[in-house]
Amino acid sequence: MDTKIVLIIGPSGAGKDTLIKEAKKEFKEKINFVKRYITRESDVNESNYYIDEYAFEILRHNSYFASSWNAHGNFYGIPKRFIKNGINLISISRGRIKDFENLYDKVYTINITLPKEILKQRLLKRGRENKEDIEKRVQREYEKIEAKNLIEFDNLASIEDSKKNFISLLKRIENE
Ligand SMILES: Nc1ncnc2c1ncn2[C@@H]1O[C@H](COP(=O)(O)OP(=O)(O)OP(=O)(O)O)[C@@H](O)[C@H]1O
Repeated sequence: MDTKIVLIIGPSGAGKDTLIKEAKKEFKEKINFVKRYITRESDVNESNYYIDEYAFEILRHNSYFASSWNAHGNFYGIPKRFIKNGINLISISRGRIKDFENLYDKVYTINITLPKEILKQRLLKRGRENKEDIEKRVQREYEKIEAKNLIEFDNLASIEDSKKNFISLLKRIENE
C-alpha cells in the first residue's frame, strides 16, 4: 500500500473539523488521522500529545518532525513516524503544504471553501469567537494556494450531503 498524504486546509469556519469528524466515523482505523505534538495542554476536543518546549526543540533540531510551526506562541509538530502506509489525513495551514510535498510523493491538498457571507453566518452560529474576531477571520485575504494536487471542496451543501461528498472524495483518493 502506498503512503498517501491528504492535507485539509481552508479558512476558519469552512468546516474542516466537522468533515474530519464525519470521516473518522466512516473510515475508523482505515485512515490514519494524524495526531500532533503541541507545547500546550490539548483542549477537550483534541487528542494531541503535550510536550514541553525544551523537548520540542531537541526533536525539531534532530529532524524528528515532518512539519512543525509556531502559532499564537505555541509550537506544533507532526512526527515523521506518525505517517503510515495508506491514507494519512492531516489538517494544517496552507503555509505547510511544501513540507509534505518535499518529503512524500503522493500528497493531495483539499481546500474546503465557502463564500465569505456563509462563512460569517456559520462562525456566528458556532459562537466560539466574538463578532469582532469573526469579522477579522472572514476578511482575511489568502494568497493563491501552491499545491501539486489541489482539490477544491465546496462545503455549501448541508452537513449530510457534504459529508457524503467528502467521504466519496477520500474513497477516490484511496483507490487511485
Ligand atoms: N455543511 C455544513 N452546513 C452547515 N453547517 C456546517 C457545515 N459544515 C460545518 N458546519 C458548521 O460550521 C461551523 C464551522 O465548522 P468547523 O468548526 O468544522 O470549521 P473549521 O474549518 O474546523 O474551523 P476552525 O479552523 O476555526 O477550527 C460549525 O458550527 C459547524 O457545525
